Amino acid sequence: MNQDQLKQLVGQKAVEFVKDGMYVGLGTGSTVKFMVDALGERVQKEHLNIVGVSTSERTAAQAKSLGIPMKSVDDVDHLDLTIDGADEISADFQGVKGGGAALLWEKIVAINTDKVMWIVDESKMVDQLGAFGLPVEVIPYGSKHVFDKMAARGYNPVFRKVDGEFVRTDSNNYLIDLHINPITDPHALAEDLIHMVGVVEHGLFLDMVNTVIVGHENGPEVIQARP
Ligand SMILES: O=C(CO)[C@H](O)[C@H](O)COP(=O)(O)O
Repeated sequence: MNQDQLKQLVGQKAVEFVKDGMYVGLGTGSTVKFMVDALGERVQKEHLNIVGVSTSERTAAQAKSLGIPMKSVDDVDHLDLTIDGADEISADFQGVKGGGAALLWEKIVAINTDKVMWIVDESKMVDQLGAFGLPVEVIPYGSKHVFDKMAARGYNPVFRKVDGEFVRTDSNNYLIDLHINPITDPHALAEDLIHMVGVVEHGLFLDMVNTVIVGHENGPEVIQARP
């Protein structure tokens, strides 16, 4: 099985956990895209009655095109389940997210959700976080100074650009990817980053995930990370 097939496998497995009446957070990324396809199929074929809350404009457009009823996070009291991808998951189930530039909305949706599920192919499971650059969303104004402060701390920052242009998030911010490998104390790093003026949010998703579905050659593995 190639990586895309593993992503599809976990996407299809994840939607088995979606029940009638749920408010469901829909993550962002190539793995989630497969999941949203599978969810759309359940909505159409089984008339599954759910409301989706998206973590990006991209996912919202896909979900709407498949007939999944959608609401904004501000129009719901809470969410029952959020299904999202991840860039890295450590052995103690801490995560790095934001490779797809959606970390801010993803974290807002996740913290307002009863149960958070991450779906990944097995390449994302690591002993320690850090090989994947840690995305940090920053306000454009003053971002050069934030960048310099990160560099001075030895975080090896790189502005995310495509064709020489700054990547903009759905909130119109910039992203700085940090190259710290390994991240030995994610909680201390998270604490430092969130107190830097100009940082909106970082891609460390700590003590947050309840269930992880990992795609292996021989099938999906459902891991209970936290109750
Ligand atoms: O955090 C994310 C987007 O901001 C994605 O969930 C993460 O990048 C994984 O993406 P993919 O499923 O394409 O590997």
